[in-house]
Amino acid sequence: MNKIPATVITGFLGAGKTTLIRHLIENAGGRRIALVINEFGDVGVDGALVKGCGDEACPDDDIIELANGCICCTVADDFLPTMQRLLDRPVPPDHIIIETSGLALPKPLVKAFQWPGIRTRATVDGVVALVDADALAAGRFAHDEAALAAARAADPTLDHDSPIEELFEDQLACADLVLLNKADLVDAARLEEVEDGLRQEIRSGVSIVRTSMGRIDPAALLGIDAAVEDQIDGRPSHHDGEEDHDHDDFDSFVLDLGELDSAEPLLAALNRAIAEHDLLRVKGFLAVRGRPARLVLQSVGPRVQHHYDRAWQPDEQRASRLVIIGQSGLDRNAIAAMLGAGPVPA
Ligand SMILES: Nc1nc2c(ncn2[C@@H]2O[C@H](COP(=O)(O)OP(=O)(O)OP(=O)(O)O)[C@@H](O)[C@H]2O)c(=O)[nH]1
Repeated sequence: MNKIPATVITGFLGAGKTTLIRHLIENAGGRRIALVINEFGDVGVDGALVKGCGDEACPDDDIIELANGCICCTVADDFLPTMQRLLDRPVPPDHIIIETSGLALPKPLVKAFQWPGIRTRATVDGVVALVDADALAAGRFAHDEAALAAARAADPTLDHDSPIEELFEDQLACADLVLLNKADLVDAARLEEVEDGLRQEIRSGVSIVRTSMGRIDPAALLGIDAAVEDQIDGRPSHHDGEEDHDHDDFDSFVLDLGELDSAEPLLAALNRAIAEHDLLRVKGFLAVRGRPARLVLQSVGPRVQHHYDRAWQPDEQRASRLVIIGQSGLDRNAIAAMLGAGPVPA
């Protein structure tokens, strides 16, 4: 029996995974693709944005959202049953694309394909890692040398990278293909330097392709045919040998903001909150009084983007909800107060 190929899309928060997947679906060329989307909070931003493309190559039934934060930690409870159901369908998909959350480790997910009920029916065609060229050029994944030196002076046994750096390295070390995305935001000389740095992190033979808005021919990405589950033990991870890992280094919560009189004050406050609290990622939808369309709001590091995407549907509640993600220790109530929301339950 032919195994159904699955492509794992990994990459740090906001690298452009959802944007890439939309592009893949819109250019699927008749291939029936099922999507498994894993993200933070129950706001369902990624799923809603992909569904928004309304492409017949990917009916809404084929988009499955796992909103538990990190697919790598709940493989047995969430991911395996989801895969079983997909594979058991009377007409299974031609290809499965799995978007992991930006904080997920790809290796435990690939290992799930070694499970008996899965390995005979599906295979990991390839792991694609997206890298945010803009963030990399700004040094957001490099460790802060001064802070690390100070910490080591206080504790000479300290020998680990920052949580962001470790995650970044794990995602790259697992990749069969690396997309250096957001190439449009970085000049050619800097892009060259960024690419040279990336080569130190990836396995030999892995290509780096520069992309903007995830625009790449699906043929270059689907059909790598790497059977990654058979060789995953050879791909190093900072978490090798650990029974379990956790994501205590990061924190996320959802803010409910109701309907807004105007978006501008919130946008201004958000810029301040990102800078003061070093927020990694904010995304969600806003309902603005008098506006029939919903406002999509996204920030990746300091870069905030927003646009009205489509009208609120009659069966949808007009409400503003944002997922906020940062490193652990976020002062949730201070952030909520800045953005005009009430206290956030712990
Ligand atoms: N300028 C530019 N913006 C991009 C590019 N790719 C994505 N973006 C923007 O970056 C933001 C994040 O993109 P997403 O596709 O949601 O990123 P993601 O990796 O799915 O994010 P998470 O699932 O939250 O980790 C959005 O505002 C996109 O419009 C690109 O190549 N160039």
